[in-house]
Amino acid sequence: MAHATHTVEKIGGTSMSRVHELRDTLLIDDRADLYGRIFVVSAFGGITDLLLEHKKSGEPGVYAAFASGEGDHGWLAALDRASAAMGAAHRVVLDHPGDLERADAFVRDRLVGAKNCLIDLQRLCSYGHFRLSEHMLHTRELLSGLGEAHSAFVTTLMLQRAGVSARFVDLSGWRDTGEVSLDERITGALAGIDAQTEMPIVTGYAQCSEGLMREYDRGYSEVTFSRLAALTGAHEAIIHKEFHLSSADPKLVGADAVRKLGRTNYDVADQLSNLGMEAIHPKAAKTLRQSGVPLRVTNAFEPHDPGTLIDDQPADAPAVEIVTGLDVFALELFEQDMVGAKGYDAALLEVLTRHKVRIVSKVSNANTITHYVDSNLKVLRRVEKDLVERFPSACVSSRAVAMASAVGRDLDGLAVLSRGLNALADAGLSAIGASQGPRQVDVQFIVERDALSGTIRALHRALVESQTQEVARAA
Ligand SMILES: Nc1ncnc2c1ncn2[C@@H]1O[C@H](COP(=O)(O)OP(=O)(O)O)[C@@H](O)[C@H]1O
Ligand SMILES: N[C@@H](CC(=O)OP(=O)(O)O)C(=O)O
Repeated sequence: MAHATHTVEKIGGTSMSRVHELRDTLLIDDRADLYGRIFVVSAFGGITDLLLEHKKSGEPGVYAAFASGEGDHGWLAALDRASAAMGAAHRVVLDHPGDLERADAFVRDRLVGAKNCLIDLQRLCSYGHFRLSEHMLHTRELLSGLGEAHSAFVTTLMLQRAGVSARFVDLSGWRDTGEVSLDERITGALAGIDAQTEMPIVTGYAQCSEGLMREYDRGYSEVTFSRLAALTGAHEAIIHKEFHLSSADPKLVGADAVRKLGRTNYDVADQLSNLGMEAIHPKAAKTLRQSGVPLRVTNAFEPHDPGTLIDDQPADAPAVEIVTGLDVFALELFEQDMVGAKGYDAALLEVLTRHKVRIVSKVSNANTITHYVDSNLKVLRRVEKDLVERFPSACVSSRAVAMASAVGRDLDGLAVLSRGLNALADAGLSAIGASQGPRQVDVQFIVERDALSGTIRALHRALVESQTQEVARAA
């Protein structure tokens, strides 16, 4: 595709479930510049959970049931549930009988194909030379791609029925034969497409020799989106979400209490990704930043609002921009003999890396190293076992806690740590721990899990809402 003045725009899963509400607003509207936009779409909300496992609860989907090897009934039933959910999702979006028939046929073809593939894989691995474990990543990728292929195909049908020259661009590699890199997959699929006269609807999942899910797991949509924006020389990359990028979760503190960020930078976006509130995946942010493509996060349902521009500029003035948080485990290694000894941290990192445990934050002192990790008890039991074997006289423990964080491009001079702790005390809450780095970008508060929501509300009230009121009074 020639480098033209076009945008690359991602629609996330939560918003995709309401894509029919976006047809006459975000997608078509009465805009003169109907074309000149490439859309990268995620699966309809909840579909990937059914194909893999639930992102929050971990409830098994097809992949998890298949990987558990608990017999065919589990994963076959999960596949039926996913098929039914896909049908339900596109019946909300489409109403023309011909489109519904094509969408049903698409789901049947893909899911029957996936079922046969998994049955063949089981048969292949019944021979000793083939190990199922060696094919699980490919299985995960194949299942994931079904969700994005479905939502992109359905969205294309919806737009074509409305008279738009929409084009289904399937990056999922379904029944593909070649080995291609991500860049080759993208450029090959877009070859011959003129975004100035057509509206490409591209699958957020892309099958490629790198294996996107090996490194990014379910963050693949952001990676495909950012790589496509960089490769095609987009003049802006836009992520459309259910809500504006707000000063806290609107569902938690109330839509009236939050405010749209309007402007922030990639440093803050990286902190948000680290805290599980994904404005954008750090790797995707890096791709856009390095290619000089500005990123905008907007509310899909307010298409005329410019949303929040994310670049790498510093703030005009110090301010707490967002309060968010997540459940973590405090993995603590206490060893009296640690004083003056080396190797504990390196060994800890080696074990955590080997068990693919994501580190959110860490603190240490003379004889204790505590990692705050985004993991689960099953994995942490294995980590603890390895650590005790490595350090027999150490005390190793995991504790379920939560981390709330106040984030901003510049927190200097705001006394966020002390004001935050006072806000918790005023709300009858207490922190198990708290820390702030010298870079003044975030302040982390460790609390009991059942106190996280109250903590975020208290911090948002004290550090954002009061700040907004002060600005209003000064105006
Ligand atoms: N700071 C925040 N700003 C906006 N939404 C947030 C924030 N923190 C959490 N959320 C939650 O994130 C949800 C959207 O998450 P996400 O899956 O990223 O949307 P999408 O699937 O549309 O990309 C919203 O429903 C909202 O409740
Ligand atoms: N659909 C996939 C990938 C994805 O990125 O979704 P979202 O854009 O809603 O985060 C998932 O649910 O994980």
